[in-house]
Amino acid sequence: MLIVADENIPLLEAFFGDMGQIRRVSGRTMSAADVRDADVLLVRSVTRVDKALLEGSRVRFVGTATIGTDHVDLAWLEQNGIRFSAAPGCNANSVAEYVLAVLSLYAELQVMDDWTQLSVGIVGAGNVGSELAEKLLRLGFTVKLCDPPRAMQEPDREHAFTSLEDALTCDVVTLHTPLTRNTAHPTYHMVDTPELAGLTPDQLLINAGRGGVISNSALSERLKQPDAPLVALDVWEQEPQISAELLSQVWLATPHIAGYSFEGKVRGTEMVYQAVCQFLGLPVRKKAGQFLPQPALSKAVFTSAADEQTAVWTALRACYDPRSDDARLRKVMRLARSGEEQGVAFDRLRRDYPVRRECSSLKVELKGSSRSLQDSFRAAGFRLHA
Ligand SMILES: NC(=O)c1ccc[n+]([C@@H]2O[C@H](COP(=O)([O-])OP(=O)(O)OC[C@H]3O[C@@H](n4cnc5c(N)ncnc54)[C@H](O)[C@@H]3O)[C@@H](O)[C@H]2O)c1
Ligand SMILES: O=C(O)[C@H](O)[C@H](O)COP(=O)(O)O
Repeated sequence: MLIVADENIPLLEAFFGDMGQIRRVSGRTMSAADVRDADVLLVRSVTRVDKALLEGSRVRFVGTATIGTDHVDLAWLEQNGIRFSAAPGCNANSVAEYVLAVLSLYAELQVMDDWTQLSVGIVGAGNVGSELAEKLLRLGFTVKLCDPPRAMQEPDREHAFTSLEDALTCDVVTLHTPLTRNTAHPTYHMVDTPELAGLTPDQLLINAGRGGVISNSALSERLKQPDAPLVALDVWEQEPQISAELLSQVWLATPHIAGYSFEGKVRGTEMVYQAVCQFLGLPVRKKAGQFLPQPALSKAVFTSAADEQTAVWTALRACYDPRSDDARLRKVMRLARSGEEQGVAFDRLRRDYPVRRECSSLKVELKGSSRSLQDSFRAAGFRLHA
């Protein structure tokens, strides 16, 4: 059996090495010739999987080690009897941790004594949005959820959801929807000139869903105005060739890595492995946990002198500080000499991404601390030392 796989899928050999031959190819440039003789195709989000790639090939199973599926023509696969599987929720916790870290930086910038005073509008309350909402509510934030498809599917819980218009009035608005065009509630350019016009300089807009959910040209125009909101973008239109102008305008810029915790990536591979096993009728013998290395930082100790908010922020940023990704992205974009080189640099940052561990990898010891501090650490996802 031949498995053709994106070379950026971690632990390919460990999970699939005993199933057949593996051919690793660049996901961005994968072509019909690369996959023609494959039985199984494993991709990430940068490969367009459609008729042009697969027609006439031997591929019978396609797996994507990602949450998003907008790069896959699901209808064409179904019409052609090709089994498909994604990795729903695999990196949801990673994205939620990215948002928490961004919120901590934003609250620090606003010189807030209590970051939980921020209201947060979460647009898209699926795996990512729900994970984030749970953490925020446990930490004591005010949260509003906007998810019209869920509001329709769950009429008895309709009051649990708010409109986009209302979500956009929160101090922080964070987008976690898929990119869709032909649905009852399409998200393509869901945030466009009118939505951006209503935002104020006291608000923060985060996009960690897909770039096209915000009109990037409208955003760039809005950011030229003196009363513009602050913006944190992890996802961009036209990745990897993102707008250099928009990059220079946003407060925090990262190269689509919100979901790039090591745990999130390995869970993605594990979920696709499980689906391939089921497709081939093989037993599931391997687990992601087997392959997680020791974290570089395994324990943090806070004494009773620790201020609650500073302690949680310190631990959060010890695991992940988005400012490093922001600095790296701005540097490579500055050094590149053309749009093409910038695209290559954007992809290279993602390919060579450092190992980033989730908060659960850090054991926190709190000496003489209050119950409320313990609760905050648990809410953020840390393990507490007994
Ligand atoms: N930046 C990253 O690294 C990263 C990582 C993971 C996922 N993502 C993106 O985030 C998206 C969401 O991930 P998820 O795991 O929560 O997916 P999910 O499918 O579990 O949830 C998506 C939610 O969005 C809702 N939704 C759909 N249309 C909407 C609309 N018009 N308005 C508001 N809500 C709407 C759906 O009803 C659903 O509840 C993915 O599709 C992917 O594109 C990005
Ligand atoms: O959809 C997802 O799971 C995320 O956007 C994921 O982090 C994308 O990563 P990529 O496949 O582009 O490496």
